[in-house]
This record gives sequence, structure tokens and C-alpha cells, in this order.
Amino acid sequence: MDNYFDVIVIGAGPAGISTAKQLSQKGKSVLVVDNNVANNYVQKGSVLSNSVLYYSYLYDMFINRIINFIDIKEKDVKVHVKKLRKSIDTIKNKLSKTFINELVENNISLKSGVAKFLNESSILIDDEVYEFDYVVIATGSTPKSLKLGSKINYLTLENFLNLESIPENITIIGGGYVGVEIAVIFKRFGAQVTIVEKEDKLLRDFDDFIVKKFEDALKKGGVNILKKVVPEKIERVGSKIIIFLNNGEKIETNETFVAIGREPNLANLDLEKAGIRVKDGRIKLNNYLQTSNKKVFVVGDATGFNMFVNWSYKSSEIVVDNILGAKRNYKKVTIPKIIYADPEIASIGITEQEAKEQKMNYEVIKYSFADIEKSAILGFSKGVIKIIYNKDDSKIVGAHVLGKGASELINIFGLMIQLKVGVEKIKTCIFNNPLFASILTDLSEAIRGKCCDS
Ligand SMILES: Cc1cc2nc3c(=O)[nH]c(=O)nc-3n(C[C@H](O)[C@H](O)[C@H](O)COP(=O)(O)OP(=O)(O)OC[C@H]3O[C@@H](n4cnc5c(N)ncnc54)[C@H](O)[C@@H]3O)c2cc1C
Ligand SMILES: NC(=O)c1ccc[n+]([C@@H]2O[C@H](COP(=O)([O-])OP(=O)(O)OC[C@H]3O[C@@H](n4cnc5c(N)ncnc54)[C@H](O)[C@@H]3O)[C@@H](O)[C@H]2O)c1
Repeated sequence: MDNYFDVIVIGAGPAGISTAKQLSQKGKSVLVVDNNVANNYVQKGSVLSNSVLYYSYLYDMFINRIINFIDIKEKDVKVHVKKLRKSIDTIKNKLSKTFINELVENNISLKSGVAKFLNESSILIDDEVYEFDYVVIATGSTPKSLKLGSKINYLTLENFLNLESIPENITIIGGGYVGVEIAVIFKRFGAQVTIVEKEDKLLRDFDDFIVKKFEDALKKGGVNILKKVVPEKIERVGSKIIIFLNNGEKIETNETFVAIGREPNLANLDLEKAGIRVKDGRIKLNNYLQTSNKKVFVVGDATGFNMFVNWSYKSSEIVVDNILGAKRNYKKVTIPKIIYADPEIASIGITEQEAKEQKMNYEVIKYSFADIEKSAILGFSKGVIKIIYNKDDSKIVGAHVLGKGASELINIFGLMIQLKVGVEKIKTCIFNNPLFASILTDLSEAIRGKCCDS
């Protein structure tokens, strides 16, 4: 039958593509359907924001370092948003083509269209019926909207590169992953930035001590941070936007960017027709990432948690194994989390708050780094590493790094945690210089001073 596949994957983001490739390599017939293939669909969030972060970093370096030794005036340098958009489109085009080629090379069928369930064993793709043994839902996530009934066109990830120019000032609602990365982008591009955050700290996933240092660094760099407040009303007055906060204060701003979280993209899937149960906007899943319809699994952002590309890949691997008959439990996975801001934050394993809650017999090693060769060369100085280890067996259970190079350094700790290596092993290794990893040579001295005399 033409319209039968062993597995139909809905969504061609990193989670869907990875699932499809692995299944096809195991001999399954696979169809991938995506409603956005023609539109440069690839990894919208990660690729877009990391590309702009990189360009903003170059701009910042140019203004603050390079201009100091070449003969050009700062007033001659400005961001050309249209050209920036073009550069980013080129990156997205290239990656989209690469991913589509990978599907072709792996004999995977790709169909453009919107998929929805017809019943427990068939789906509709733009009015055509397809049958399957299994479906993998990889439909990603969408941003939550600010429900204030205002007619303002807020900036979002999807539209902020349509700006004509960098605004003089911008207010970002939400101080999570997107909020702080967008704050750094606009700050580097020269805007005045305010973050409005509902909770009493930014980046609630991260260790309190690290977040406090991060907030201090942002404030020192000129970012205005308002915590424990939410907007109640937003109005446009002439060319300005006025944000009325629930503490009675108001903010006058040129643009407002909304980043208050994301939710699984389950719209139009008609899940109930396939007997798939949903609670509070999330598909109900067992430990194997399987829905209440045993033929249907979920991967990536559509699971509603761990919304990172690394989870897209890890969840795909787990689901592929489970479709092939294994019983892999997704709860045994440790996910590194990174904020590509200025300074970077990277974290893996548990925070000190969590160690306390778990009543663990833990110890903390903190190491501040400044003026290592690599940092001095690149012009960044301060950073901090915080390691939490279990005193009962000396195994590292959490590592939190703030500073330039954090996003690379964390992978070393990630390996140690995942391979269950004792903290004392750091001092038995040799690291190269000048690299950010050289910090680990100094860290081993801190470890020697603190624990594990062997
Ligand atoms: C601003 C931002 C920055 C980020 N930065 C990072 C980062 O630095 N590192 C990191 O690890 N993660 C980052 N992320 C998260 C990362 O982008 C996501 O975790 C990842 O893209 C999720 O992949 P996915 O395959 O689950 O979903 P997606 O990439 O969203 O793909 C889902 C696909 O499904 C399609 N689809 C949806 N419904 C249907 C339907 N009914 N029929 C057919 N097709 C459908 C969509 O069009 C889409 O193409 C960032 C996210 C954002 C928003
Ligand atoms: N570097 C990365 O890996 C990266 C980067 C960007 C996004 N992401 C992924 O995308 C997801 C979504 O990011 P996000 O930043 O939109 O969500 P988030 O959940 O990380 O942060 C949302 C923030 O908005 C706050 N908030 C909610 N309602 C508010 C209101 N009315 N007023 C003020 N503040 C409010 C929340 O308290 C929270 O701090 C992340 O959880 C992450 O998984 C990852």
C-alpha cells in the first residue's frame, strides 16, 4: 500500500529528523511530514538566536576592542538589520538543505503538509489518509502569549529581525532562557535594556549563587532588571509603548519583546481521535515517552520539558530503542543546560538547593577564576565554578560554571557526572594551555585544598 509506513514522524525539527534517520537505518520505512519544510524551517530557535548572538558578539568586540587599535570612528559603525537578516537566512537555508539531503540519503520520504490524527492507526495529511505501525510526534513548541488584550505588536523570535533598526530602548517580558539571551543581543547592539521578571530571580533552572553573580554582571553591564513584577496593561502612546506594572510603576519603551515560556505545539493534531490523553497542555507520557495510545511516542520539545536540542537527540534515541522493543526509561538522563549570554552560564546535574532538598551529604567546591591566559588574551576576566559532590562516595552530582568558556567547560563535568567519576580525579588529569580548560589545572588545587587527600 502506497500510504502505509512502519513509522510516520510528525515534524522535521532536530527531534523528528534524528528519529527518522535512526529508524530508517534500522530498516524501517519512514515518512516525515512537516508543515513548514518550504519555509527555511530548520531549528528556528537555536540556530536563529545563536546566529544573532554571534553577530552581536562580533559587533560588541568591534566596538569595544577592535576599534581601539584600528583607525575608525565608533560613530561610523552601526548595525544594519536587513543585512543581518540576510546573513542569518543564508545560515538557515544552508542547514535546511543539509537536513533535507540527509533525509534523501537515508531513503526517508518527506511530505510537506499538516498532519492530524484520523483514528488510532491512521492520520490525515492535507486530506490524504496514511496508515502506520507507529507515529512519533515531534511537533516542537510555540511561545506562550501574554494575554493582556493589548493590540501592540510585541517582538518575538519570529519577527524581531524585521525591525528597521536597533531601538534606543527595549523591554523584555520574561527573564528565562530567551529573555536573557535577547537582552544580551540588544545590549551588545547598543540598546538600553530592561528585563521584567515575575519571580524573584532570573533563570529559575539555575543555581542561586551562579544566578546572583550573573544578575550582578548584567546590572554592571547596564541592564535594568525588575523582579517580582508582571505587566498588567500595555498601551501604545504615539511612538512609545507604556507598560503598567502590578507594583504601580510604569515603563516607557520603544519596543517590547515577550519571552514568558513555551508550550508543546499540539494544535490541530486531533489527539483525542487517536485516544491520546492530554493534561494541562502536555501529552501524558509513561517512562518510555509513550502516550496512552501505545503506537504513539513523543520526542523533543513536544514532550513539554527539557526544551533543548540535546534532548531532541536523546529523546529520539530513547524512542527509537523503545519502538524497536527496548524499555528505556527517559528519567535516567542528565541534561546539560547553557545560557549563551554574557557571561555564559552552564550547568549540569543538581543545584545546591536540590542537594539540600534531597538531604544529601554533600560538599561544595567554589573556584573563582580571573586572569587565566585565555581570558586575558580575549579580554574577559571573571568567572566562577561551583562543584557539588556527594561526600559519601566523592562523585560529582552537579557542576555550575559562569564565565567565558562555560559552555565548553561544562562538557568536561558532564562526562564526569555521566561516567560517575570522583571529584579527586580532576587533579590526576593534565589540561592544555592556553584554553578555558586550563582553569581545571587551577581548580585541581582548590580540590586538593578541600578534599580527597589521596
Ligand atoms: C530563542 C530560542 C533559542 C534556543 N536556543 C537553544 C540553544 O542554544 N541550544 C539548545 O539546545 N536549544 C535551544 N533552543 C531550543 C531548541 O530550539 C528546541 O529545543 C528544538 O528546536 C526542538 O526541536 P524539535 O524537533 O522538538 O521541534 P522544532 O524544531 O520546533 O520542530 C518541530 C517541527 O514540527 C512542525 N510541525 C508542527 N506541527 C505540525 C503538524 N501538525 N504537522 C506537520 N508538521 C508540524 C513544525 O513546523 C516544525 O518544523 C532554543 C529555543 C528558542 C526559542
Ligand atoms: N540556550 C538554550 O538552550 C535555550 C535558549 C532559549 C530557549 N531555550 C528553550 O526554550 C524554552 C523557553 O524559553 P523562555 O525563556 O521563553 O521560557 P522560560 O520558561 O525559560 O522563561 C520564562 C520566564 O518568564 C517568566 N514569566 C512568565 N510569565 C511572566 C509574566 N507575565 N511577566 C513576567 N515574567 C513572566 C517566568 O518566570 C520565567 O522566568 C526554555 O525553557 C528552553 O528550554 C533554550
